[in-house]
Amino acid sequence: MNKKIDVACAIIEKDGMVLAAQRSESMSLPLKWEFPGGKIEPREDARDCLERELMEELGVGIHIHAALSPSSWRYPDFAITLHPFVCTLKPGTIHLVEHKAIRWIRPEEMGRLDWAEADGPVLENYFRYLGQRVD
Ligand SMILES: Nc1nc2c([nH]c(=O)n2[C@@H]2O[C@H](COP(=O)(O)OP(=O)(O)OP(=O)(O)O)[C@@H](O)[C@H]2O)c(=O)[nH]1
Repeated sequence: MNKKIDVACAIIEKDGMVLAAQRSESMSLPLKWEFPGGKIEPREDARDCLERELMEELGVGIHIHAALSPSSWRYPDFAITLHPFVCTLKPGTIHLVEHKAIRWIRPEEMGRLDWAEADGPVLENYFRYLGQRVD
């Protein structure tokens, strides 16, 4: 049976923009855009995982404001459940450790990037959340 992974990912907001991160050539799903985050370790809480991954990948702390519904996707060689969280950054400077690039983009521009396939349902979920949110 193909492997199944659970991944926590951060939809980081700032001034009406959202942070998208591009995977590097050497990673799986090279050059695809994603929300930073990573695999949840056995017995690890998804929020703890996200804080750990963001510190490892971008060198920043986060505030987690909302959990969106998890969504699942089947790639040819593995199945994934993404656990998205809407976040903001704690003060600090982003350092790219693994990613090729990051971009701050407006939600309405997000569809233009070449996202990892599993992120399609996450984007839909996020747009639904934005539609319902009262700021
Ligand atoms: N962080 C993150 N990972 C995603 C997203 N969408 C998506 O399909 N993934 C996949 O989920 C996995 C995340 O695990 P990871 O970040 O710990 O993986 P990695 O590249 O170190 O994994 P690998 O070394 O096993 O390939 C990757 O295979 C990645 O391609 C997303 O929006 N954010």
